[in-house]
Amino acid sequence: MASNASNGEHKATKPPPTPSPLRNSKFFQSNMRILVTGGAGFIGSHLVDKLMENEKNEVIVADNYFTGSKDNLRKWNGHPRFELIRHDVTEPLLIEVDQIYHLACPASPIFYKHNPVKTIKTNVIGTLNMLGLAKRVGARILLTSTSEVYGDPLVHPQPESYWGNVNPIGVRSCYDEGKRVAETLMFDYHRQHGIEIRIARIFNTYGPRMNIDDGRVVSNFIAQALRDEPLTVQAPGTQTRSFCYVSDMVDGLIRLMEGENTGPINIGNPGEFTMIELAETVKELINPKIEIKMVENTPDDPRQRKPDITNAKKMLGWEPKIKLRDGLPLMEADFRLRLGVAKKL
Ligand SMILES: NC(=O)c1ccc[n+]([C@@H]2O[C@H](COP(=O)([O-])OP(=O)(O)OC[C@H]3O[C@@H](n4cnc5c(N)ncnc54)[C@H](O)[C@@H]3O)[C@@H](O)[C@H]2O)c1
Ligand SMILES: O=c1ccn([C@@H]2O[C@H](COP(=O)(O)OP(=O)(O)O[C@H]3OC[C@@H](O)[C@H](O)[C@H]3O)[C@@H](O)[C@H]2O)c(=O)[nH]1
Repeated sequence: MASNASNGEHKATKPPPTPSPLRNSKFFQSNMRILVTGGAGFIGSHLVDKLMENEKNEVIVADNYFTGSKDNLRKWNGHPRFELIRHDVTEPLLIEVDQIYHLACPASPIFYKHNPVKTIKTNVIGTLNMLGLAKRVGARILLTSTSEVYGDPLVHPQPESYWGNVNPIGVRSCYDEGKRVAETLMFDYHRQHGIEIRIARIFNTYGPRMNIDDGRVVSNFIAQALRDEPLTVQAPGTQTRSFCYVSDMVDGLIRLMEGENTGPINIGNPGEFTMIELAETVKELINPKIEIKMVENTPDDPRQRKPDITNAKKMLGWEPKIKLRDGLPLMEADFRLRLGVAKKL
């Protein structure tokens, strides 16, 4: 059947598997049961907060706590509509759910490169397991893919129709090639088994609850500025990224899950900054006395990255609201609390 990658509408060859009979029950209105894999992590825990606001939702988190923490979910501990399971997605999970937000995967380069074989297993076997679950129970599944599928992009900004420029044997491949295979699996299950899929290509996201020593650039710079340490710009510093505040990201993910388009759809903030500009902004806003230091970079670092969000605007009615200059102080406040560094008056 027809498939149109540019407008996010892909037709399955089979009808979707039937959901639980309770969904259509006339006498018992069940809650929507939602699984969030990786829900103890940065984006996942914000997503859980938003999903829990809806009293019709029951949220189950499955996480192995590699980069996430129970602390991120402590406010939901003991809540009757919330459940937290220590589970590694490389193992099958047998539960009954209606929707799956599949986020489980380390996202910061220092963590995903730490155990690359585990990272690729998480992306490939983990996604297979979650698709198997979706197939068994007739659930809709959303994968958080990444802008890294575009590799070191030769097209700028990146539309979803761009196939990317990825090194298949580099040190980042466990993550970027892993996510590319995960996208392939999603579409194969969709075409072959009729599974309802959604794919978000997430661009760099920042906000409260990022691990303080996460290693990603925004968390590094804010922690360094608060600790009076030099901001470490990795050479050449002219490489660009586009930073999306986490509440905007969560809004985009929920719209994608609830809408009619499979994606892949870019979700990110098109405001583009060089790493030198980012360091200068953090310095100006948080600690004007701080030094900016150039340090060595890591292999295959993408030189430019900026989402084309035409599809997200058109299909999801979504665009980001929070500018970098407004989001950084919100993250600073959270880091000050966690680091115990008060603001000087
Ligand atoms: N934050 C970003 O800028 C960004 C950009 C693109 C894509 N993404 C994607 O979004 C998702 C969430 O990213 P994040 O920034 O919140 O990262 P994160 O590292 O804070 O969260 C990932 C979560 O997944 C869990 N996890 C890892 N491996 C697992 C496994 N095998 N089984 C079960 N749980 C596992 C971790 O413990 C953690 O709680 C990831 O899939 C990531 O690839 C994030
Ligand atoms: O201290 C630092 C850390 C990083 N950087 C630079 O900042 C840029 C961004 O690096 P990050 O580690 O934050 O993130 P990257 O953009 O490389 O990867 C991210 O991309 C999208 C997601 O899938 C993941 O969250 C992550 O892989 C890179 O150019 C890096 O060289 C610094 O200049 N200084």
